[in-house]
Amino acid sequence: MPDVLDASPYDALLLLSFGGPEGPDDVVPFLENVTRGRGIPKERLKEVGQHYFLFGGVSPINDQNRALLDALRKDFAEHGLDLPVYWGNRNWAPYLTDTLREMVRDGRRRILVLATSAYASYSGCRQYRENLADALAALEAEGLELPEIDKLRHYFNHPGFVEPMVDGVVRSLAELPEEVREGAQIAFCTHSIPNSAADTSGPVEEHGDGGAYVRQHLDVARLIADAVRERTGVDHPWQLVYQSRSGAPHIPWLEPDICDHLEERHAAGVPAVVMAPIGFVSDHMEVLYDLDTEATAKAGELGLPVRRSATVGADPRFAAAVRDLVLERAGDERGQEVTPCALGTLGASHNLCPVGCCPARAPRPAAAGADSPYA
Ligand SMILES: CC1=C(CCC(=O)O)c2cc3nc(cc4[nH]c(cc5[nH]c(cc1n2)c(C)c5CCC(=O)O)c(CCC(=O)O)c4C)C(CCC(=O)O)=C3C
Ligand SMILES: [Fe+2]
Repeated sequence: MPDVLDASPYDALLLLSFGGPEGPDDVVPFLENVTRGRGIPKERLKEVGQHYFLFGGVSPINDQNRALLDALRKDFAEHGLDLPVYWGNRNWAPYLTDTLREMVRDGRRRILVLATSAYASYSGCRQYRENLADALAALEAEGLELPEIDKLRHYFNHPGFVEPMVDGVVRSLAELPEEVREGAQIAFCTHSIPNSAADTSGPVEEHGDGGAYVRQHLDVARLIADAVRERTGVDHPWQLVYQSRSGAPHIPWLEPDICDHLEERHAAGVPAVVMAPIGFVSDHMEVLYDLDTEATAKAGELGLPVRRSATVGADPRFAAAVRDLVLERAGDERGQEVTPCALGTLGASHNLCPVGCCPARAPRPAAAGADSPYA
């Protein structure tokens, strides 16, 4: 028997994710959930609906979260961490409010949240905290006793998140035709967000303009590129590029877009590109459509060999990283000295989002942060 690990004061982990459609009839209601009150142009929505229909109306994201749940439960059991793991989504079943109600009925009082976004930003952090506040408000209205909720820190620079992606890039390079391999460049890809959202994505006094979102991605990109150089003995030039832009065209979002980038690299004589989706935790629709379908077709037109490297998904090293993050946070919560595990130059991210961190356009209550009305 392994030693028993102590997650106290926490009595449950909640995997909190985006959710996705599981059949053609789900696509439109799913997109309505995603875009409620967000001002995304109708044309863009129709287009994005087509991305899902191309895959039978099924996003892979729910199955990937089921696989991650299995991996977490297996890892916890094997290491003597007695902590039940639940799963709830922002935009599709199992909905967060239903999961949280089930957790309260199961007697869970101190809940730790793992969001499937590794980086700072409104979309990846505060929006999930708003979802938690909404769910708590719903349970309060039902007369249930509310649990205490904390959210795990951003884990972009945890080795269990970075190392599987290093393997992925090394593998993708090896899959390129030999004659273009050595000259290949790496395009680290992440979700574009409005420039204004990037600028305010982390504590402004700490990160300034450009924000935590871009700085965190640059740190991960550099870590992976360095590790790849060590593994392959080749220095592959790299860039951070963006994908999945939406919103009105006159509002500036982070650039360059991956498709424009491929065109520009090709024109500059680069013989091949590996697209490494470091902004995402699993190979969901943004990866399957925007990179594997759209960007890969663009590369085909150009005659530019490309490969897309794997996300962490349910890699056992990622599950182990989550265990480590849970124990780190639990120890900290018990007042113990803990040394947070983080690679790169930025250090471990804050445990508690400070007041006003990654703000929304219109302020709304957000749980699990210094400005939570439920603290
Ligand atoms: C930073 C970020 C992440 C990464 C962090 C995280 O993972 O949270 C992410 C993930 C995801 N985004 C996803 C899907 C969508 N995102 C949309 C819209 C938007 N995303 C934004 C940002 C992000 N998004 C933003 C600023 C918008 C504009 C509207 C708004 O301000 O909210 C739209 C609407 C249509 C469109 O415009 O594309 C859809 C359908 C899926 C599910 C994929 C699947 O089904 O497999 C996932 C994992
Ligand atoms: Fe998105």
